[in-house]
Amino acid sequence: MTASIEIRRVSKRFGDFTALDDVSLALPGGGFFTLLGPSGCGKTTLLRLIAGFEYPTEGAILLDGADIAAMPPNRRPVNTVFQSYALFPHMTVADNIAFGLEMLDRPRTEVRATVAEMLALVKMEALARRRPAQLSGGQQQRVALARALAPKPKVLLLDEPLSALDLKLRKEMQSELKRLQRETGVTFVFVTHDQEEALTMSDAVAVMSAGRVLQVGAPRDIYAHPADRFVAGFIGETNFLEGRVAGMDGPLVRVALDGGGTVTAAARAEPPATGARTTLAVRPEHVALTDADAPGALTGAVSEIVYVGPETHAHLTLDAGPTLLVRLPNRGDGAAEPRPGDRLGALIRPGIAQMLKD
Ligand SMILES: Nc1ncnc2c1ncn2[C@@H]1O[C@H](COP(=O)(O)OP(=O)(O)OP(=O)(O)O)[C@@H](O)[C@H]1O
Repeated sequence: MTASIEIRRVSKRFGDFTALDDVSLALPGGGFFTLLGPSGCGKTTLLRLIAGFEYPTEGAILLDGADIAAMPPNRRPVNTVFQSYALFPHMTVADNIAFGLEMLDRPRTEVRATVAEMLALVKMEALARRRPAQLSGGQQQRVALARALAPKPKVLLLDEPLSALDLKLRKEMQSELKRLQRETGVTFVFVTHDQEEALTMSDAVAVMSAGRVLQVGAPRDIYAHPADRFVAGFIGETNFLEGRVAGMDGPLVRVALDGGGTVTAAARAEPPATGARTTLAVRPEHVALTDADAPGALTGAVSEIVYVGPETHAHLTLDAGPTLLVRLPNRGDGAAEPRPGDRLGALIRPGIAQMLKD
């Protein structure tokens, strides 16, 4: 049971305030789709529109191609899991899972069979007679998921469901959620402001800011080819370099950096005009440190070294002005770490730097 969702030019205003501004999104059925963005960007509002708790000011929402504007929330094949699990404290785990089915007047034998199926799905059979207060946070989350999946919705909306859990449990529940999505085939729409969570869990991510969708794509695309400065800075860490287009090098663009040095970058859709100002984004793990006199290297002095376990972060202040963050993996091979004050070169492989939208 699955459904595709299309958000077609949806805006939502609360009085003068625009919470969603002309948002369009196509979510294919049966995937794990994530809305990612900082607090207040409109993620929850978009979920509430899909659920039917709010109505769009403009635009349409289609489920499997049909407009659902007139469909009340309880008739939509959509269910929601909230951050606060909202379990009924006086009911057992099994009764919590059965509740929604009983409200739908499903026959008792079907309710019993579905509760058993859901308990097995979330691996909570042994705890079926417990009450929520006798469960850990992760177990309560499993019950909330089982309860939401029990009526067999086509779409499950998840509003920051893991944010109350500690880091280790959160990691466990991330893979658990992935498994539940795969096994049920239900379309998951997951909301988070945690970029790492979005990258590790999703088939596709929509990055939002201030009521708009800035970029939609597979995690790899968004990380490797961020469209603009906001996306590049919000997802992972990024170095920004400013300069002017100096010319083309096949499909690549030679950019003369402000203050000196050249980087050959991947172009955006159209070849840019020579002399145009541009910003480049370079991931810290894509910069290699080398000797200061290596051909083509940007030269500078190490200003800071931070050891973080699996890697060391070197800050190289370029003679041209900006400071580059460089990630050096710690392979345990005894390689010497740079030290503050060392003069070194930074190599940025042609095509690895991304030109950003203005
Ligand atoms: N009923 C409402 N009336 C007025 N403003 C609202 C209403 N609901 C949401 N907003 C505003 O719309 C904006 C988007 O809110 P929304 O809850 O969708 O953000 P969010 O991205 O989910 O943020 P968070 O991660 O903090 O939950 C916020 O500025 C919020 O204050």
